This record gives sequence, structure tokens and C-alpha cells, in this order.
Amino acid sequence: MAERTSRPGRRAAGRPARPTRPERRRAPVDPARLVALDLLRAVAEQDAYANLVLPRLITERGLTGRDAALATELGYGTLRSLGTVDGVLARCIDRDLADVEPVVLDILRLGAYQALRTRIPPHAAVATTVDLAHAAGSGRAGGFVNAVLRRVTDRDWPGWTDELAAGVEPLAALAVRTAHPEWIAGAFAAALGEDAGGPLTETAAALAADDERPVTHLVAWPGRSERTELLVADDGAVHGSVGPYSPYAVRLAAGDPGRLPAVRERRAGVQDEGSQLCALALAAAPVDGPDERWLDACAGPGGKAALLAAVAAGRGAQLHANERREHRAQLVRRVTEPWGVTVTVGDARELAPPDGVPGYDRVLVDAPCTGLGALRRRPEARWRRRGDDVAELAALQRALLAAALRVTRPGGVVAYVTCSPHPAETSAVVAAFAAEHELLDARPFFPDVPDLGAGPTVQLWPHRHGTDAMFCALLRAS
Ligand SMILES: C[S@@+](CC[C@H](N)C(=O)[O-])C[C@H]1O[C@@H](n2cnc3c(N)ncnc32)[C@H](O)[C@@H]1O
Repeated sequence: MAERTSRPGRRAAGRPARPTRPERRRAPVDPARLVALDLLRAVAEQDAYANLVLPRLITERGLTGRDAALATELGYGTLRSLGTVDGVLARCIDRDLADVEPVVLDILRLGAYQALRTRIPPHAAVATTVDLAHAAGSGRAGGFVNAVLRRVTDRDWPGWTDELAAGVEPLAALAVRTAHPEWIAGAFAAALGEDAGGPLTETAAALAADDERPVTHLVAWPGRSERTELLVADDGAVHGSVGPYSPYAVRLAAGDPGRLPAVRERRAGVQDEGSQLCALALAAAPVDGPDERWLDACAGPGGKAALLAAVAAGRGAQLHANERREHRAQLVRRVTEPWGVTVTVGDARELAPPDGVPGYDRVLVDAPCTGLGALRRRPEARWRRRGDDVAELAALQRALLAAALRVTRPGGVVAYVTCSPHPAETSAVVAAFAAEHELLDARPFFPDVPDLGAGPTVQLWPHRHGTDAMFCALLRAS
């Protein structure tokens, strides 16, 4: 990255000069921007999960409709764009960003995001952000915020990313343009089989899809509800369409799933269609002999366990769901309650086969992972995760898969699943077991799903399938 500059009044190409405006009277700040700021503060100060904090803030402050949508767009969008937005701010401030008061830095981030990545006109982004500084008790910084954002609005997003990406390698440039850390862009490229120095066409499409607001997917648990119940709410406030691949999926174009009686009554749930497909692939793979004991080794919070339990119930099989953390096991108990699932709390690396039989017939290892395949749903994770996390997680993933294969009877099937496409967490983990256990071609168990590549493992993608980037390998235990 080139040296920071601090040149008030510098005007770059790409945006016409702004007329100076007369001093305005302070307008009351809108509550949506305050919620977005509080979200950024909670993420920065408490390491909070944005998708848990934002709905609470929206409810507490009574935001609805357009205000709720604006708070979501600004809060999530700023978190997703953070690294590149900080790169822009660093060029507009003549001191280290670490030396800017944290709340003021978050105000600037919100303002820069609005000016560069939304349809809000730049002058309105600047003015409302100065108002926000006052409303947030940082009025002293109003002049500073105004001056910095005026520099930010010297260029538009392509103008700034051109500058930030000038002279760097193609992968780093793509990372800047799509507001991703370079190591994540590299992991996507490697998973897609693209050369980091090449045109990176599909990697660009994958990173762009990762930036889009995710569509909510629902699952109609078999035996509990029908998909038709999830397509439209009684008050017309929800609009869905059947998912293209899973027989139980609905994709919501608009609306709050909580408006649907089937969701409120826990006969249906929220679950990415890709997650459904991975659970269903485990259930569909053939096993010789008994097919009665199923295990979900890492079950919390229970999305796949619920679908597996529903399918198992229809076949007279029994699901054992295990989870290491008690509070997540409690979520599993709650969601699987209709099917009488056995839920245990423990380390799956220490599980034993069920009493009286050589092992489980079907086992799911939905392993803890970096979550790079679900970044759309976890806006802060993109910049919080570190490339260094991968090695430690991969070691845990190998240990969990080894344990799963130990407790599966010979001829039984293990599904190894991650919501990350990172090759170190997917193909490399599976490769360590492929000599001893048969790696099945998983593709036939994803019927009618296009673009599954050469197999034998399956990698789903947002830009190809509209799902999270789920990975699934099926192994037959020996
Ligand atoms: C990717 S999540 C599973 C998601 C779940 N299958 C679902 O669809 O809702 C991984 C889970 O594994 C749990 N976990 C982590 N280490 C574990 C271990 N050693 N044994 C059992 N569970 C573990 C985590 O707490 C987390 O809940």
C-alpha cells in the first residue's frame, strides 16, 4: 500500500467539485444510523457477533421497515467492507487509524461506507455522519469527521480501489476491490482451482457473491410441515419460492420468517439449502446391513440434527446428537425435541460406539471451521478471522474425522462437512483418510444440483448454487 497522504482539498479524477454549503442547523440524527454505530461498537469492543446483536438492537429501539433495513445495510455493509474502507481512511487521515478515538473511527467507517458503497449521495453521507457524531456525543470531532469524509468523497469506490490496488499482484488487487482479506481471496482461488496470478474470473464471481445480502432459506421438516406452508404468510408479509435442490427448502425473497405459523410452531426452521443438501446426502448414501443408529458428532446448534432426526424418524432410525458446549447442546435439545433425539455433551474425539453394536451406521462430522463459506451471514467474521486460525482448526478437524471413523461400523458412512471451502479444511483433511477408507463419489447424492465439478467430493458455492459454500465428503468406514 502506498504512503498515506493528507492533502485537504486534493481533488482526484472521477468526481466533480462540490459546491460549498452554508452552515446548516443540526438535524436530529435518524435512529437507524445510531443502531448501525452501536453495532460496530459492540463488534469492536465486545467481540460480539453482529447477527446476534443487530436484531436485538433493532427490537430494543423499535425500528421497523425502512429504518430497520437501513440499519442492517449500513451496519452489515460497513463490517463486510472494513479492511478496504480502513485502507481509504488511512489515506485521508494524517495519523495512524489506531490513534483515532475508537468511536470516531467507527463513525468515519460508517460515513465512508455510505459515501462509497451505497446509493446515498456523498454530500448526504457526509452531513448525516457529522450529525451522527453529535448524536453519539462526539460533537467535538464533528469538524474532523467532516474534513476526513470530504477527502473520502474526492473519489468513488472504483477510484479508491484502483488507487489501493495499484502495483499489487492480481490476487491482492482482487481482494481490495471486493473488500476481502487477501488470504480469503487466496483460499477461494485455490478451492476453485484458479491460479493466483491468472485472470481469477471465477474467484471474482465467488467473492462478489460473498458480498451480497444473503437470502434466507427455510426447511420444512419432513413429517412436520409442507413447503407450501412457507411460501406466503397469512398477512402476505412473506414471499418465498421453493428451493431448487432440496425437497424441503424454501428461499425467501422478502419477509420475516417469524411471520410464518410453521416456523413459530417449530414445524419448520431457518437453514441454508446447502446445509440441507449435505445432511440429505449422508442420509441417501447406501449402507449394507442395519441402518438404525445415526450420530451427529458436532451438532450445535442443531440445524442438521433436526433434519437428520426428521428423516431418521421416517425410516425407524434413531439419532444421537453430541455437542461439546452445553449451551449449544441446549439449542440442539430444543430444536430436535419433536423426534426424541438423544443429546449428549462431550468431546466427539472421545466418543465410543453405541452399546452392543460395532458402531454407528451413519455419522455426520459437521466440523468447527473458519466459516469462510458463510461469510455473507456473518458480516464481522471476514476481518476477524485470521489465516493463522486454519492450521489449528485443521488439526481438530482431522482428529474429529478420525474419531468419527472409529465409531462407525465397517460399511457405515461418514459425512465430513464444513461451511468453509478452504482446501486445508476440506480436501486436505479428507485426503489423510482416503487410503484407509473408501472415498465415495458424493455427487449422485446431490441429485439435480449442477456444476459439482469432477468429484468425488462436493463443493457448493454461493455464485453457482445460491447456497453457502458447503463442502461434503462421504467416506465408507472400513
Ligand atoms: C459447524 S458447527 C455445527 C453446526 C451444526 N451441525 C448445525 O447444522 O447446526 C460445529 C460445532 O461443533 C462443536 N464442537 C467443536 N469442537 C467439538 C468437539 N471436540 N466435539 C464436539 N463438538 C465440538 C462446536 O461447539 C459447534 O457447535
